[in-house]
Amino acid sequence: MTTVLKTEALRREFGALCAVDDVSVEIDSEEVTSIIGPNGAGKTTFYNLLSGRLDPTAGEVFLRGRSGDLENVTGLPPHDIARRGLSRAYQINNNFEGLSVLDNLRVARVSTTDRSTELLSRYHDDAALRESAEDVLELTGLTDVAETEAANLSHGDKRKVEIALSLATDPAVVLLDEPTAGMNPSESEEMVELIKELDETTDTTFVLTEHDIDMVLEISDRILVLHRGELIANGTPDEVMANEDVTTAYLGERQ
Ligand SMILES: Nc1ncnc2c1ncn2[C@@H]1O[C@H](COP(=O)(O)OP(=O)(O)OP(=O)(O)O)[C@@H](O)[C@H]1O
Repeated sequence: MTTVLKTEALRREFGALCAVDDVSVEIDSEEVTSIIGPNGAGKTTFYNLLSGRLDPTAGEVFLRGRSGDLENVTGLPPHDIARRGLSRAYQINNNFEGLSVLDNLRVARVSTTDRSTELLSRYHDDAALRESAEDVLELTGLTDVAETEAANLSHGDKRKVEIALSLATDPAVVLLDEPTAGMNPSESEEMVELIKELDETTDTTFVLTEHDIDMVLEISDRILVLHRGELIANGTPDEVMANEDVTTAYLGERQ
C-alpha cells in the first residue's frame, strides 16, 4: 500500500456541531475510494478540509503529491494544496463556458506552469501546450467535442470536462463530487467506465463522494462511511454492506 492522502484525528466544529469528528484514514494510491454517508454526514466538510477550503478545528492532513513525500498540508491555502497535487473537480464556471473544450484545457494546463498570468493570449499557438491538452481530451473521451463551446455540451460531457480539467494539472489525487449526479443511466455507466479506465491508465488516485450506492459498489475498492461526522466504517464494498452500523445509519435516515 502507498498512502497518497492521510488524515489524523481530523476534526471540524461549527459552533456546537461537530461536522467531522476525529476522522483518521489513509487513502491507498492503488484503490478507488468512495466516501458515502446520509445527508449531513460531513462529506462536503471533509472534502473542504482535504482541499484547504476549510481549516480544521484539530487534526492533520498529509498528501503525497508532486514531491513524492508524505507532506503535512494542514492549514495550507487551496491553491498551494492544488499545486502540490490534490485536485478537486469543480463545475465549469460561467467564465469558462464560453470557451471551447480545448481552450478550457489549455487554460488548465497553463495554470499549472509559471506562465499562468499569460493564459491564452500568448500561448494560443503553443504546439506543446495544444498537444498536452489534446492528450487529456483523448484520455477522457472528449476529442470529438474539442472545438465545442463548453456551454453547449451535454450534461454528461460537461462532467467529463470537469474531470479533464482536474487531470490537466497532473494531480496525484482527484476528489470527485458526485460524478454521476443528474445523469441518465447510460451517461452514468459511461462515467463509471471512464473513471475505472482513468484509474488504470493514469497515476492519479480517484476519491469520490456519491449518493448512488449501486455506482459506489461497482466502482470502489474501498468505501468510507461517515455518519454524523464520525467514520463508522472503512472497508471493501462487501465488508461495508455487511456492516450493521452502516445499515442502521442509512435506515435511520429513511425513518
Ligand atoms: N458552514 C457551516 N456552518 C454551519 N454548519 C455547517 C456548515 N457547513 C456544514 N455544516 C453542517 O455540518 C454538517 C455536515 O454537513 P456536510 O455538508 O459536510 O454534509 P454532507 O455529508 O456533505 O451532506 P449532503 O450529502 O447533504 O451534501 C451538517 O449538519 C451541516 O448542516
